[in-house]
Amino acid sequence: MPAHQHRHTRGEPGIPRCLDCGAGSVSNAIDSGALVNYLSSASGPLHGEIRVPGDKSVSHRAIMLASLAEGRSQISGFLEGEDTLATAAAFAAMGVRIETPSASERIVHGVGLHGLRAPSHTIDCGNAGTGMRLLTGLLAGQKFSSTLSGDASLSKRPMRRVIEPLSQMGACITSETGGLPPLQIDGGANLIGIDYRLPVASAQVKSAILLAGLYAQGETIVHEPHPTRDYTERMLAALGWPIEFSAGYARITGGHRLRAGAIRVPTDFSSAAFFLVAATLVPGSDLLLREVGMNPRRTGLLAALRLMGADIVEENPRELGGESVADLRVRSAPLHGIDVPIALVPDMIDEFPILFVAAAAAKGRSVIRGAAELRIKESDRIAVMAKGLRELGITIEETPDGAIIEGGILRGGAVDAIGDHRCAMSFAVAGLIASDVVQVRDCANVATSFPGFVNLANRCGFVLQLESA
Ligand SMILES: O=C(O)C1=C[C@@H](OP(=O)(O)O)[C@@H](O)[C@H](O)C1
Ligand SMILES: C=C(OP(=O)(O)O)C(=O)O
Repeated sequence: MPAHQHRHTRGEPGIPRCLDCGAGSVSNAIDSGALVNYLSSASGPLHGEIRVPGDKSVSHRAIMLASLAEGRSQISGFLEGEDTLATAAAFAAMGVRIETPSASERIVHGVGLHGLRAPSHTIDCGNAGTGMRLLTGLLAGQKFSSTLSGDASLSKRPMRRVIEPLSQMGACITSETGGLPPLQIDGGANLIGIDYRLPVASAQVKSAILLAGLYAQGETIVHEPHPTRDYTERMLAALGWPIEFSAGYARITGGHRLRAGAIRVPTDFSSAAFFLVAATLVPGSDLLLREVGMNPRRTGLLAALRLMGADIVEENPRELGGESVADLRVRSAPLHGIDVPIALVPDMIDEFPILFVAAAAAKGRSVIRGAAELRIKESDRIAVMAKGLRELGITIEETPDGAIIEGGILRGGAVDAIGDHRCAMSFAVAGLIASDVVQVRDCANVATSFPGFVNLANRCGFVLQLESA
């Protein structure tokens, strides 16, 4: 099927989706089956100027904190992806009025810290680990009880990492065996602050604790083994909540108020990542990515690609709504393998699937270590990428916390993204430099983080088509 025709499907959470124009524009969507494949073929040089959609992490937090603020907040640059739409639907179900003046804007009529109402049904977080873990913290502080569920992938993801610290704060949360969703969160707990050392670097766990801390008596302190993205801390500060934070540390006290305000969401570095690698790998490419979010806790891939020999220039660096952004100019360049520095891992945790593709196309060996968290994302990303790239002729050894990848020539073939959005887009990039067409199976979940990916990719020269499964 040609990529310019719009393809509608229905995914796991039952939210209609459109792979081409974004999930918000699909109220009349037809359910044509959950499985969608990509066909990706060798392309000529990639050219042009593009702007990727809004940041997923910031969009989740913007809806949550604007809902708890007092008064009307205006969110611009909002990501209209399925993950963040599920979060918006959760707050609507708890009585928050959210208007949609345009696809990338939301007006949130905040109800104040204690103004949420009990939802009449289970809250469906869809595919979103961020949505579920942050909501667990926030709901632990409510007077009412609630239940959170997710799709098949989210139902396998570990929630003990949030249940444990929240229980120490006094929350009462019941899970399925093994700490898996659905989660039942009892209302009416009197939370007390804790001083918690995270066993793994996780912005989601840190944020869940801080959101519970808004409702807790006394002070809540989080220490991280490695600094992670600090959007929750920055947004709390911007909306007037007293907070002290630095790399790897955050401290708040409960019982203050959030002021409504304007929240500008930067574009998502994680979405830009696919284009950074694609333009690096396809000879003759020269692509400009406008206004990319450059929070240093997100740009580890840029450092890794530069170590591999990539030619990526930051133009016009500036501040926008309290976040650093820059235009990124990428010209193709030959890559060589590297040992990815472990210190970069948390700053590029979502970029490993596309880094696997860069390493597969590089000269020589790349080694990834210290990234065991990849095994518990939307899929086991080490296993999925290793299997797929082997299918395309690359030699990869999996290790418990990473992989050893021998760069080589990619051939065509069929690979399975098993519903993981980042693996799907990464394999689509692999197809651009493969000797024959690459069929990528099970790509519908790209709409969770990057609605419009296929159209944008085709606009700058990808040869990428949708195929119904
Ligand atoms: O806080 C966030 O918005 C996120 C944190 C990361 O997860 P972990 O906290 O599990 O590392 C990341 O993988 C996810 O895509 C978004
Ligand atoms: C891991 C991811 O997100 P989440 O944990 O929110 O599902 C991701 O987007 O790569």
